[in-house]
Formats: sequence, structure tokens, C-alpha cells
Amino acid sequence: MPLSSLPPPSSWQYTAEGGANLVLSFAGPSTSPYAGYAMRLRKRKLAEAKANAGEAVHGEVETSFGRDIVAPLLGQEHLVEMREIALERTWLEELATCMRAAVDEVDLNARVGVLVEDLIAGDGVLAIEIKPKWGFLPNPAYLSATKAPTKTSHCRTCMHRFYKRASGAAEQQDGFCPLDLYSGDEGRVRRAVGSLFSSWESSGGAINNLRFFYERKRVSPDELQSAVHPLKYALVACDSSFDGTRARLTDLLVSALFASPILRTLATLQATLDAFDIEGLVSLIQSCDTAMRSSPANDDLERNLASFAGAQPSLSDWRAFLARRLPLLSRAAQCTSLAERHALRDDMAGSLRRASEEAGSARGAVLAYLLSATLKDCSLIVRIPLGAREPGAEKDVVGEGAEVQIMAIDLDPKPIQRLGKYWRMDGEIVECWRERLERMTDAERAEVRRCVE
Ligand SMILES: O=P(O)(O)O[C@@H]1[C@@H](OP(=O)(O)O)[C@H](OP(=O)(O)O)[C@H](O)[C@H](OP(=O)(O)O)[C@H]1OP(=O)(O)O
Ligand SMILES: Nc1ncnc2c1ncn2[C@@H]1O[C@H](COP(=O)(O)OP(=O)(O)OP(=O)(O)O)[C@@H](O)[C@H]1O
Repeated sequence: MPLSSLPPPSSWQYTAEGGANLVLSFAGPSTSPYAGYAMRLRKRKLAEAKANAGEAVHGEVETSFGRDIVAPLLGQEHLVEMREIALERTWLEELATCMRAAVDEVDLNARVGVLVEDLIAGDGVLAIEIKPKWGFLPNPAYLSATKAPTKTSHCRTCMHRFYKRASGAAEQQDGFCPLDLYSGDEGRVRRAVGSLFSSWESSGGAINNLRFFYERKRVSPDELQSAVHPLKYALVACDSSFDGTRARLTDLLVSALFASPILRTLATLQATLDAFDIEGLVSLIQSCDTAMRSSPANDDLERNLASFAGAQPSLSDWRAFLARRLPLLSRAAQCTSLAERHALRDDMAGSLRRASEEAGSARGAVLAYLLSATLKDCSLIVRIPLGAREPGAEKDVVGEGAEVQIMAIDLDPKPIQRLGKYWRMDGEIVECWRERLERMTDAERAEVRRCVE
């Protein structure tokens, strides 16, 4: 596509935003070379406390990371091409006046945006976005005796949700367990999707783990309550009550997830790259570095971790890492059992450990952990072509020959400076959960769901 002059801000419509980026869909004429594209723009955080100073990842790494590092692992067919596009301040200023982001503002100083295939666009296309989060329990071999019992029976996402609620964030009481979603067991996958749906409904569609878009427009729970939403016409053969629509959407999502190996591969990659857990990783860094070994207080350890881990990896660092680790990591897609996944993780731990001993540096293990962090935070967009349907039509098929696609988004590299935060958060999350269990009676404790891999 030629990068001719960028269409005016009025040709773009707000789609959604995450913590760092704002995404706009091109809404101009279908003859434009930009039709079918979305633009990802950097945001400027409004809340000072949320701004992450000094966390910048070089732009070259940001756009190439998905294509060069993640695609060989997850499969090229699951990634969209990203392409940098030059931006002018006047264009951004005009955009800022005609479009308000829901949470933050577009960064007026950004000099490049990123053009991507618009995954929510298309006639009759239902796009369901899920953020599946951490799909494994940590390697018990590297956990401290105090944290191991908690971390091997409750997954990070379930504990983290409670932690966020305890610290005042508006999180749902009974959220989904990712281990159910990733389990490959139909009943458990349905339970996870059901929990996500309930949280979506009770939050008014505000959660970041589940979103629905139909023909490029975000669909809210209120709209699905309405009798005449076009998505309901497209979901033929379903009873058009809210519950009927919910059941149909659940079926569509569950069967799309079942038909694809992506969740299984994603969880295996996350687990294999996080072979030591953050606890084991910190011990490995300390064993390679005498100054870190003597790092006394926890505060210092948090602060010092990033500097001992080294500079933010460049694209060539990442390419060298992948070239060395690809033979082992490419086995992830073939792992079909938990035993195979654990064996792969053990192989990775052994290999990273030997490499650190030889080099006197844990940098390879740090890069592996950072790549795992990217995969723990990505989202999937399930594109289901429903085809155009007349109200009342009888057909109950998905699309007309068009295929369901599952694409991974938000595959940005994580800043190496976050290592200290990851270590601190791990301690706080587990402590918060343990205190919760200690406050309970035995009967209450027995009712707490255990997470099973
Ligand atoms: O730490 P977590 O698990 O809360 O993950 C953060 C996400 O929170 P959530 O998925 O809501 O729990 C968080 O998501 P939200 O901004 O809450 O939608 C971000 O994805 C953040 O990454 P980054 O700052 O964009 O690089 C994520 O930070 P990283 O942990 O990936 O660095
Ligand atoms: N290629 C795409 N096509 C359509 N919509 C997209 C696309 N990429 C992202 N989006 C939408 O924009 C939202 C924000 O994008 P993205 O996840 O890249 O932002 P982020 O700031 O990096 O997120 P996070 O805070 O989760 O790290 C997504 O959750 C999704 O709804």
C-alpha cells in the first residue's frame, strides 16, 4: 500500500485504547488505500502516577518485534503486519481536537504511528477480543518454600485480580481462571468464557479481557439487551433474548478456540520462557553477580535488578536470542500434554542455566523472561465472518466459505526496567493472597477455588 498523504483525522474513528496505545480504524471511502487499516498511536498518560518514566523501547524494536521474534514462535498466520508511518504534529493536534480518547490523550510528540490490518473491519464480521493472561502454574523447582504452596495451587491471574481489588481497583469478585480457558477441556473452556461474559456484562463492557465488535463497532451489553441490534440478526438461529445471544456468542467463541492450537502453544511458550519463575530468575541473576548477591534490602533489590540485568535489548540482541533458542522453542507447538510442556520447560531451564554459568551472566534468562511477559499480556482477536443475513433467516452457519481467524495483538516487547517491578509484584500478590486465606475460616478456605493446570 502506498503511504501517500495520510487521510485527515476526520477519516478515522476511535476503536479502543490500552495502557500505552490508542487504536483508530479508517472510516473513509472503501476505495482509499487505507480502507481496512487501523492506526496505533502512542498515548500520553494523563495520570502522572501511571506514567512510566524511562521505560522506552526503541521504535525499531517495537515494530519489528512481532514479525521477527514472536511470529516464528506463534505462527506467522496469527500476526498482523505492522508498518511505521510518519506523523505530523498538526495532524495529531487536529486529531486531538476532534476525537477524545476514553482514558488518556494521544501523544502530540509522537513522530510515528503504526499502520496495521484492521481486525475488526469487514462486512458481517464479528470480532471477539480476549486477553487470556497467564496460562500456567510456575515451575515448583525454583520457588521459595514460603511461596511454593500458594503459587502451585492458585494461578497468578486469580491472585492478581484479588490483589487489584484489595488495592482499590474495580475488579470483579469471581473472575475467570485462565487455566480453565487454556485447558483444552470443553467444560472448563465454557466455564472460563462464561465467567468472562458475566464480568463483561456486570462491568458494562468495561473489562479488558473480553470485547465484542460487529462490523467495526464495539458492542456493549446494553446494546445486546436491545431487541434490534444488527449483530442479533447476523447471529441467526439464536433466540434473540440476551441469554440466547450470550449462548450463541459463547458457542461461537468456544468452537473457534477449540479449532485452533493457538491457546495451547501460547501457554507452552509462556511457561517455557518463564522456566525459573521470577523467584528463580532473581536467584540466577544473583548467582552470576557478586554485587547483586550482597544486595541487602528488598527496596535495593527491586531498584538494582534492572541495572544488573543490563541494557534494553536491541533488535539484534533479540534476533541472536531467538536464533539460539528457536530449536527448543519451536517444539512448543507440538506439545500436546502437560508432561510434554513440563519437559520442555525443564529443558529450557537446564539450557539457560548452563548458558549463564558459561557466560557468567543471566542475560539469556532475562530475555526469555521478558519475552514470556509479552506473551502473558497479549490479546487475541477471533474474527468470525457471519455473513450478511436477513432478519429471520434460518441458516446456522458461520460465514459463507470465509474462515474464522485468530490473530494475536499487543505483542510489544516489555521494558527491561520492569524486572524489579515484576519481582516486587510477585511478592505482594502472593502475600496479599496468603493474608486473605489466613483471615478465612477453614470452611471458607475449603471453598476457595484451586487453579489446575
Ligand atoms: O502486570 P499485569 O498482569 O497487570 O499486566 C499489565 C496489564 O494489566 P491487566 O492485564 O489489566 O492485568 C495492563 O493492561 P491495562 O492497561 O490494565 O489494560 C497493560 O497491558 C500492562 O502492559 P503495558 O504497560 O501496556 O506494557 C501489563 O503490564 P505487564 O505486566 O505486561 O508489564
Ligand atoms: N489490529 C487491530 N485491529 C483492530 N483493533 C485493534 C487492533 N490492534 C488493537 N486493537 C484494539 O485496540 C486496543 C488497544 O490496542 P493495544 O492492545 O495494542 O494497546 P496497548 O496500549 O498496547 O494495550 P495494553 O495496555 O493491554 O498493553 C485493543 O485492545 C483492541 O481492542
